[in-house]
Amino acid sequence: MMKSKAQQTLVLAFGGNAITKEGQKGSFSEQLENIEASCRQITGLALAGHHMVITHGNGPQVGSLLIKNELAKDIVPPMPLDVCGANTQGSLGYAIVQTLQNMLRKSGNPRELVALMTRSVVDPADPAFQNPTKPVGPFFTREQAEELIRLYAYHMREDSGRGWRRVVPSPRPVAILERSVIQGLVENGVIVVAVGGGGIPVSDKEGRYIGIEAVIDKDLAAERLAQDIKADVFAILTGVRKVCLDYRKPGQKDLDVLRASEATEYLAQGQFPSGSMGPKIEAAVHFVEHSGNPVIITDFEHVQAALNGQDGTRIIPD
Ligand SMILES: Nc1ncnc2c1ncn2[C@@H]1O[C@H](COP(=O)(O)OP(=O)(O)O)[C@@H](O)[C@H]1O
Ligand SMILES: NC(=O)OP(=O)(O)O
Repeated sequence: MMKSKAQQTLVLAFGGNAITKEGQKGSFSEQLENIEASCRQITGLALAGHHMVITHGNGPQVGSLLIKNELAKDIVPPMPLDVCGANTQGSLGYAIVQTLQNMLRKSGNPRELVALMTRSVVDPADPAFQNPTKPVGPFFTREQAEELIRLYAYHMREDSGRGWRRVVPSPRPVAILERSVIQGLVENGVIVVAVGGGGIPVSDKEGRYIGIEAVIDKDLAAERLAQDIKADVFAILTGVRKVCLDYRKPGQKDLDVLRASEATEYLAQGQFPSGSMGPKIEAAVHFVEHSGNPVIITDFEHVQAALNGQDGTRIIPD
């Protein structure tokens, strides 16, 4: 499928919290309902003819698998965290592809879609292994968190004012192993769901890839891929319409446009917390500085307007 000028190559990244929302237990029907709401907007982008990679988080879902592991460990063997990550790529990729395909078929404009098992190479010496930061699983009260620390020695942290969550190591993605396959599929007009949950963490040990127990930040991994496939726009879809200064404080201010150097400065000032908006801004700055192309950060509802420069926050080079 040839690309016209109005059609762009997009990498869309959306969070696991958009698939299992705060307060939900994360039943498959809840996940499907949330994915349907997200896919309605993605369908609009597909109908406009854009070439697309869809990446998704897995924090809530992979954390739920860890809880199942813990509760069932005397009956069935627990699976390592990299395998739990692979499981979530499969289940979420299935749900996204099936939902989007059904919507496109209904519109009379079918496109080919695939969910691709994707691995991200990490460095086993990454200091992140000594300092777990990636929130996974449900939100707990402080008292529940203290009990989980006592019972299971989990690392637990408060997550952006939303409650306490277990945290696991989150090394940086160094390379996406399946990048060339993804690029080939996208150039041929296939909508690819890839790098789910930031990719399955692996490392190269003496010429053999081995699984590594961690959860990679999907915004950082999606950014890596967006650069690899030379995306025209990297779109980070999350729970807010715009990035703000003084978020949830008196005088909160929406940002329409943010230059890379301003974003870096605000990041250093602590405007964007490390467990939530911080990695998105970091990924955005990296993408605009290395590609010269823009990043948009917005919610699903406003993604089409944001791509037209009429909504959301646009991060641009200096
Ligand atoms: N400065 C900020 N501007 C906008 N949102 C912010 C800011 N700081 C923190 N946030 C919060 O960060 C959230 C995005 O992080 P998170 O929910 O972890 O991402 P994801 O959508 O990838 O799961 C937003 O929905 C918002 O609640
Ligand atoms: N892996 C990851 O970044 O997941 P979330 O987006 O759900 O935090």
